Amino acid sequence: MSSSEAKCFKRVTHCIFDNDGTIMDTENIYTNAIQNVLTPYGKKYTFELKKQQMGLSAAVASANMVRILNLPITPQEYLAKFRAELHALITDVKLLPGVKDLLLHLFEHRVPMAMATATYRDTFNIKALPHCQLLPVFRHIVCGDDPELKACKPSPDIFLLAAARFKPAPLPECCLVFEDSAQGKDAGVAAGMQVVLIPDARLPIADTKGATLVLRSMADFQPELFGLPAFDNVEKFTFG
Ligand SMILES: O=c1[nH]cc([C@@H]2O[C@H](COP(=O)(O)O)[C@@H](O)[C@H]2O)c(=O)[nH]1
Ligand SMILES: [Mg+2]
Repeated sequence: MSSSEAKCFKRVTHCIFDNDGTIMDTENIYTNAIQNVLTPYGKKYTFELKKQQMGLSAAVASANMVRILNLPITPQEYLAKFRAELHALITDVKLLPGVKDLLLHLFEHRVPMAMATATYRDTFNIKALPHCQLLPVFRHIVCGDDPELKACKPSPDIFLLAAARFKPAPLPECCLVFEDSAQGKDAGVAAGMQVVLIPDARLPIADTKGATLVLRSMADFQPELFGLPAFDNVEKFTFG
């Protein structure tokens, strides 16, 4: 993991968060749902394959899976099986460590925040149900099937769209992206934004290239590094 020392970060005013694997602890659930689809075909969902799929839209990921694993079904059939498995497993998803504290802290300090997730809106709504009280911290949530969205991650579109929907809209360089996937990190960098990457521990270091900062956990994020308000306990510690 790279450290924050000796790196020069630019001040930001807005934050844009990925959801799966960044805010919500859903990536293991995706692995289980996909493995459930693959088991009848005798296939294994390896991390090598998963790391290429994370952050892609369900339609693109489905087409990839059928092609790469040579499955005897159409991408549409795969997508339907995947959605059925997934929707049964995401009724009680948890937040990742440090997420709630950071979101409430930034919200309290009026930092404009948005979410940009590749997930389709109907799937997101199932995950969102147990978190209805927290989600209004986001000014808006852009999903992967948004009618204004042209291309999924690693294209920069979803982050540029999320930035454009703030009123007033900030420049991309004033936005800080939080991501867990290599595809999402590439999308944020292509959008001209700084990217805090909090990857799966199995992601090879080479795949983190381009990230502004790589962390093990959201709980390790220090907002003041990017000109955002520090946590109160850090202020007390620093200034007595
Ligand atoms: O193991 C996987 N994880 C995640 C995805 C895809 O990544 C999306 C989540 O992306 P993001 O974290 O950018 O919201 C999921 O909706 C799904 O389309 C996948 O295909 N396989
Ligand atoms: Mg993600």
